[in-house]
Amino acid sequence: MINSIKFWAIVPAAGVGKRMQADRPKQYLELAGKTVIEHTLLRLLQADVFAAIAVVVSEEDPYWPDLAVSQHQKIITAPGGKERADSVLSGLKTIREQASDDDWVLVHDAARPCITAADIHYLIDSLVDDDVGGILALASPDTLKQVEGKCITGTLDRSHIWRALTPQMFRYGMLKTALEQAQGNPAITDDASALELQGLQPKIVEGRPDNIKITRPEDLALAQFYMEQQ
Ligand SMILES: Nc1ccn([C@@H]2O[C@H](COP(=O)(O)OP(=O)(O)OP(=O)(O)O)[C@@H](O)[C@H]2O)c(=O)n1
Ligand SMILES: C[C@](O)(CO)[C@H](O)COP(=O)(O)O
Repeated sequence: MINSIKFWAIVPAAGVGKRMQADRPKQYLELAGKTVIEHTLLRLLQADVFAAIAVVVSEEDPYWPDLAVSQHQKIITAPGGKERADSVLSGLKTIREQASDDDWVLVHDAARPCITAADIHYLIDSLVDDDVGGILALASPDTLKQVEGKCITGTLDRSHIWRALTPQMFRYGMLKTALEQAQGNPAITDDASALELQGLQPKIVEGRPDNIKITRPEDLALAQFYMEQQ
């Protein structure tokens, strides 16, 4: 039988970038000659696995239509939501006519421009036979403290704590149901947490430390450094 399962990418890009404190959302800041989001999308396109990439942007976004990549034949634009989870759900709804429930969706932050095609293939190869799916994640290089106010109340066992990265890879149907049922829950800061609320246990796949999220001003220089090393 021909395997008709497809891979889709959803790129939430409708955040305002409060912590970056720049004159525009951080995905439109310049990094090594392109905007952050152009790097991200060119890398997803380079992976050459996606049926389409749904980029979720704010409806008042003046920057997105000016980027040539917004017209790429594999790119579909979807309207942003209040929180990241709402934006991801909007991206899923935009591809609902073409996607089937068993198709895989990789959700990747627009703000993670150092993702590599190799990372994407490694995640897919690691999870394609899994029932639930999972995420790229990183172990902590530091000792982790539990704190109340400014007082340390404990030291966590690092073998049980991983940092969540993206892409996060789930079946279309499971992810859509999980995000719909989690709507309005502020604890849903990534896609895996919506599936966890359903009682599921997404897997972790070890990612790379250079797959950083541009969050604060100093992250741009760090991303540039990582890109030069890649
Ligand atoms: N309503 C939202 C909020 C966030 N995002 C996207 O989700 C990704 C990760 O979120 P984060 O780093 O928190 O981005 P911002 O919300 O823009 O940042 P901040 O929290 O500093 O405002 C980003 O690519 C961001 O554009 C989104 O699509 N829709
Ligand atoms: C999805 C994410 O990038 C995983 O680390 C993260 O949860 C985004 O949200 P935040 O605003 O940086 O908490």
